[in-house]
Amino acid sequence: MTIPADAVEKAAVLTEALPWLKEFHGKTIVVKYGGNAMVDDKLKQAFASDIVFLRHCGVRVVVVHGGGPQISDMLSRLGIDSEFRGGLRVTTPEAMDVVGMVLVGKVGRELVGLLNAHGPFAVGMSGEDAGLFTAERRGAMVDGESVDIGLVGDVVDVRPEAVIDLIDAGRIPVVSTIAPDEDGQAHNVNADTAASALAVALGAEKLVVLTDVAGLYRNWPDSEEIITQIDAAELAELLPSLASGMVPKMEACLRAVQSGVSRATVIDGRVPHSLLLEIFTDAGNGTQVIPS
Ligand SMILES: Nc1ncnc2c1ncn2[C@@H]1O[C@H](COP(=O)(O)OP(=O)(O)O)[C@@H](O)[C@H]1O
Ligand SMILES: CC(=O)N[C@@H](CCC(=O)OP(=O)(O)O)C(=O)O
Repeated sequence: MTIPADAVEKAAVLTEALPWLKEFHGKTIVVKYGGNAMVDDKLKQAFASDIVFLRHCGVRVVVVHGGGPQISDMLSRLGIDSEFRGGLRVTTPEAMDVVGMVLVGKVGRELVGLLNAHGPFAVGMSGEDAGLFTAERRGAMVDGESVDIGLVGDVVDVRPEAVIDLIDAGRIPVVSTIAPDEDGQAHNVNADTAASALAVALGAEKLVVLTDVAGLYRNWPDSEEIITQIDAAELAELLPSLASGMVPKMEACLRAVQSGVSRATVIDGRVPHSLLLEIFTDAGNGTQVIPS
């Protein structure tokens, strides 16, 4: 019998995964899929197959998705102005309607469809379903001052029971980040912020954030140096110097590791199967945030 030349290599890849399979089997991993990483259909399909792979490995996996570029695109098609302040979208009541339609009705549905091409796993839900999230209106920090940005919320309460029920039933919850305040008014919640709050409430082992850069750059945009690992204290110090989209992302990672999640990792979602590489290989990639 002839053994294909690359068989040994393939076996090595599989055995490298064994310690990670042992570590994560039965554990909860929250994966945040950023709108900027949803570049093309092939990449989205690779993401969906990675998530289903994790589910078949016995990982209790939850997807929280973004959709910032998709919302911006729809707002501009409808002729509605939109701007970001401190990394968060200024959200008028008119824009809020569009945010809900795009996140829940478009991006969320598409991901559910891609996952369910593999079997009846994914169930879409938003922060409004079964009391999942309660939001409180927040401002944005601009030059050290808090400014009003409309219907934008922070997650102040999480009721994860419905998500847990779904995972226990073998499903994959796919969460869109619209959240009502105490009066039922829907708020736009940054998806990194929501993913972090959910990871904490679920007692997740790990939060993985897929974005469109290779990780956290030390002197963005002037250097190529990626921070491979940073602890909470160092990150808290660095946070005020960060720009645009990285602010809510790094705030979210910091909050997660300060509240019981063992690791929060930002990885490059433009690389096919970066999620599998992150979870099941020794190399790791991107930027890992650990508790102090
Ligand atoms: N220090 C930094 N390192 C890496 N990216 C940064 C940094 N500061 C700002 N950014 C910007 O943050 C963006 C990622 O955030 P965002 O656009 O909100 O992505 P996503 O849709 O994945 O949430 C990057 O594309 C980059 O332009
Ligand atoms: C308040 C706020 O900024 N909300 C975001 C929600 C979507 C999001 O976070 O999407 P990404 O993960 O793709 O950036 C927005 O309106 O764009």
